Amino acid sequence: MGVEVKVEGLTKKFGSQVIWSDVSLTLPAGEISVMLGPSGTGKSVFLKTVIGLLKPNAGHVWIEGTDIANCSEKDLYEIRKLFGVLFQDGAMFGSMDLYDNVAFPLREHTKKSESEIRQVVMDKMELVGLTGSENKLPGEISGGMRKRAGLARALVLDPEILLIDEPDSGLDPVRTAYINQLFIDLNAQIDATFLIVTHDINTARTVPDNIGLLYHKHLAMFGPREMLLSSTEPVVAQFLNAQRVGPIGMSEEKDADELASESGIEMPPLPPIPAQLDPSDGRPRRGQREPGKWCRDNNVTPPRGSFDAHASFAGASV
Ligand SMILES: Nc1ncnc2c1ncn2[C@@H]1O[C@H](COP(=O)(O)OP(=O)(O)OP(=O)(O)O)[C@@H](O)[C@H]1O
Repeated sequence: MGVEVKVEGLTKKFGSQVIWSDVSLTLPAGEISVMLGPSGTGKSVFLKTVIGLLKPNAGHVWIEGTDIANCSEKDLYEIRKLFGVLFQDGAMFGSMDLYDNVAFPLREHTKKSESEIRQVVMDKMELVGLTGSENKLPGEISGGMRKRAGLARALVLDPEILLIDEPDSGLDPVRTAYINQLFIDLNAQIDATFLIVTHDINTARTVPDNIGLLYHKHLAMFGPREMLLSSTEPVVAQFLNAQRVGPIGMSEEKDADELASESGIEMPPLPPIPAQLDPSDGRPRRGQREPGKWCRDNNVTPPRGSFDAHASFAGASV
């Protein structure tokens, strides 16, 4: 389970507005990758391009030998069956209860009988901790429950690739911590390739195997979590440590005056790299690496105190 997604030279424009250009990266099969970036840098557009809902102006998205950026509608329809998507608000049908919402893709895309559907729906509801809430309407439950219901629906067709858009939006830090642990546990269990778009620095620091950062119409960096968390590249260090000092301003890039006013102010030292979340039942994940391995293999000295089980980061969402 879990397939590789290879993005090559991807460019997306709306009219003359370039959203990002020449984005190349590989989402390794079965690993969790997070895409970060300031508001409006095109993270959601990237997600929609990866699943073929938006056509890029140039470039390729290779999945199992098919370039979904340039293939026929028929091939795209087939490849889409590999995907599960969790949209920001859960994208539930308001008039259907959770059971019918979660059952919807099975009724639309499979020939399963109602008793087979029941088995899958109840299984996925249990997986996301919603057993007993099947008959509730989306309007009757909390935002966190709606997201979990959206996740159950994204899972019913056993996806090889799971795309998740801002799972933490509208959630308090405790609910965010629960959903993050759920992603790790799910990844260990289903071994799908995960791409999570988020603003939450704590999520980016503790959940993924790989991190990408979209900034100023390009992909600033993409690579293993430890590579980005130990990077002193100003944009990456500023964003991943939620600092005001650095090239990113209130509205994207700082102008020359703003940057000049910061000359002489040093960026604070990088905080320790926290331990990555482990699956709750100890089951190994494909993308899991020994803490510090990337740094050791690449002769990078991690920030002091890194990988200490108690190292924490007090950063907030940005
Ligand atoms: N269908 C569309 N037509 C025209 N412009 C669009 C369309 N979809 C998105 N955009 C523009 O693309 C840019 C990037 O939007 P996107 O929602 O991907 O940003 P984002 O990084 O996900 O932002 P946020 O973090 O605030 O959710 C925005 O300027 C947006 O207005």
